[in-house]
Amino acid sequence: MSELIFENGEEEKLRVPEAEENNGGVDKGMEILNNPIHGMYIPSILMICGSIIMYLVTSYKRCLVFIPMTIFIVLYRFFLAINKKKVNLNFDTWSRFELDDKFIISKDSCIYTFKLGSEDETLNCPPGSSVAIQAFEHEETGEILFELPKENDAEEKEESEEGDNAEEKETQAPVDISKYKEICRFYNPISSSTTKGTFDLLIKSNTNGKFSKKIASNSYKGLQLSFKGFIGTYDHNKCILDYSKFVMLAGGSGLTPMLQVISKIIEDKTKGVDIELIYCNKTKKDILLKNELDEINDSQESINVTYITDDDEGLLSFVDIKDKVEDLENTRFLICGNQGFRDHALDLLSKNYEIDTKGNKQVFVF
Ligand SMILES: Cc1cc2nc3c(=O)[nH]c(=O)nc-3n(C[C@H](O)[C@H](O)[C@H](O)COP(=O)(O)OP(=O)(O)OC[C@H]3O[C@@H](n4cnc5c(N)ncnc54)[C@H](O)[C@@H]3O)c2cc1C
Repeated sequence: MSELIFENGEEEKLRVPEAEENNGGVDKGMEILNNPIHGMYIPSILMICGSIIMYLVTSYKRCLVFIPMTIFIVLYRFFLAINKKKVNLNFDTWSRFELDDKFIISKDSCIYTFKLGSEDETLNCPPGSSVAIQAFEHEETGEILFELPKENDAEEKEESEEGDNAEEKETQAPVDISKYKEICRFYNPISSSTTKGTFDLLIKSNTNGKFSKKIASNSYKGLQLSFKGFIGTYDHNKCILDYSKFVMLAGGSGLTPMLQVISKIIEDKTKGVDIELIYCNKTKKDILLKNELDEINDSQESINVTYITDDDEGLLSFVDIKDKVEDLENTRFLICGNQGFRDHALDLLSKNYEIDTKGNKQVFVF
């Protein structure tokens, strides 16, 4: 059972405090140079003006050589910027991104904002796809680490501690990294795929959950996590061609892939697709991003949001679904939630409609 994880269950903006010691290895002085104004425009103008002034003062033509050099450097940085726009997230290597902010949205859920490599980059996660995050679990104690200490780090630490810190050294056992096994968890980014410089993950935490509990209780600005992606087989472009209506059945944090699809449809101003989102939760307080969903419901003619809560309406029933389906053949069902919710939703569809609930065709389970 989920318990209270964040003390303040109200929606609030939480500025995570700066980590005191660990800044995630990012040199803040260098970071400012990623901004084109500081890293390119200002230095270029200074170089060109300086060259001209030096030439005027000294009449020494060689001073002007800095002008073509500067133009070359500017063009080179433009080339790099164009090629860096999309983050090259792939499934072979881990990419490190640092936590920039977190925003508590309910008693157990938070939106975590991660910084991309530069302010120009975009994550470009396809709708319905997720990213994998790496962590390590100690096989005996169950301790979760987001990063294993490097063996060199341990040796260096030992050397630097010799002499003046002998007492502390005695109490610090070296970390045995062979006892940790890798674990991965998947999350669907909810920020627009074209958001520049950052991306958001909505993570629902559970007191029994290994990763989600650790991140809820142990996250600070500058925390670096390792990501791979993208994961998912949902083909949005095909889906909007083949079906004119999406009935989305989402439970709890299963809202996230639905938000991705809805955002894509709104962003692209997709015509000819109606969406019925049926969002199920235990209680009204558990409904995530209700204000945002209400706004979508009110502002988008083709998108309708219905809330179902166990304590008011009871579990999702076939009547709730049937009400939203006028033309079954042209309706695609998208389902996301925990195992119990998925099984319940699939059961309702397979028992009441003669449709294929296993072939990922008319019914898609994220
Ligand atoms: C493709 C994909 C996309 C996903 N996208 C998201 C997302 O965008 N946001 C998100 O929050 N999660 C998402 N999940 C779930 C997520 O990957 C983790 O499984 C979840 O955070 C629990 O991980 P954990 O290590 O904390 O729990 P585990 O240690 O793996 O679980 C321990 C126990 O706690 C229970 N538990 C853990 N978390 C919950 C919970 N939230 N509700 C009820 N019981 C729970 C489990 O059933 C289990 O019994 C996604 C999963 C998949 C496969």
